Amino acid sequence: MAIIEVDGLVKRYGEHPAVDGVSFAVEQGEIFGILGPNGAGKTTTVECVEGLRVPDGGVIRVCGLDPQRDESELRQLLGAQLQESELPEKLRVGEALELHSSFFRDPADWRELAGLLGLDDKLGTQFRRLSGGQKQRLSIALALIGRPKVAVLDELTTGLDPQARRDVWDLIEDIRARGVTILLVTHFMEEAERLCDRLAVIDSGRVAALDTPAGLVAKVDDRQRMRFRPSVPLPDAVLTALPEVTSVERAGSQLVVTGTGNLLLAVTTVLARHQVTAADLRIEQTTLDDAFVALTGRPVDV
Ligand SMILES: Nc1ncnc2c1ncn2[C@@H]1O[C@H](COP(=O)(O)OP(=O)(O)OP(=O)(O)O)[C@@H](O)[C@H]1O
Repeated sequence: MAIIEVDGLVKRYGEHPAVDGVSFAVEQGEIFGILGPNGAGKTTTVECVEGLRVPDGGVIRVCGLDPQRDESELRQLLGAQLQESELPEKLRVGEALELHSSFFRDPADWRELAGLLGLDDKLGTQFRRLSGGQKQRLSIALALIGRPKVAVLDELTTGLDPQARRDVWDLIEDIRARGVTILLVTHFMEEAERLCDRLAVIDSGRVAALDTPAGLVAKVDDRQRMRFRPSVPLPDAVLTALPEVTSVERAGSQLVVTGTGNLLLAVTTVLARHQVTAADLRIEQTTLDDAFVALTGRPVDV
């Protein structure tokens, strides 16, 4: 069952349509990603879902509620990350958690949540003294404090170092395992690939593609390339006879075999049959980055 439904969403700033007919549905328990270049309309879309912006057209339902009409009811079911600027510098971590838990009918135990997010030894620390990763974890804790059914996380790991970023990803997977549906806005391909069950690629206010990360890649190009040095010379025809192989090229002593389907199995089987071993074997596949460029015509901005 869809827990978030967005149908034909339009949002204009003046004459400019920032979101121009966006539709998608997020199933309960999914991590659904919104990926797109700067200014594509990602934040505007999720702010309409959160009820923070009034759409100019289209229909949104979150847990069956209209974010505008049923705003106070939705606030109990939807957790949103606060922006850094929304927290007073001198507020201590424990105070922030306690204060925010008072906004909800059935809040999580904020001390337990602080433990889950690795903030239990920071409860007395002022917000301004936290590292980037700790601030990010606090903003996730605040998004979860009301035991939401849906959490909206925007630019979750921007500005974090690679280790802190991976820690936050582990955390998001834990949160999903607890049954929370997650709508995630991201710039990072690795994050999208690692976390998201499905992704909507948004470009110029429209959905350019919507699929699983692997499905997006396959849509663009499912070719793979194998490079290796055969232990003994091998006639090209042995490989080109395979239905999986589309071309064989030579680069010095290396063979470069391009193909589709289960290319690796087909090629290694035929090599074994000819008692040929493959040294320095490398496999190259289309990545989500490649798919993004093909879909939007530009590389993702970092
Ligand atoms: N309050 C506003 N008033 C006028 N224009 C706005 C406003 N907010 C956003 N825009 C414009 O709407 C478009 C979409 O912005 P939005 O922030 O939704 O994009 P985004 O995909 O989230 O971008 P980014 O990744 O840079 O955050 C951009 O052209 C932006 O300049």
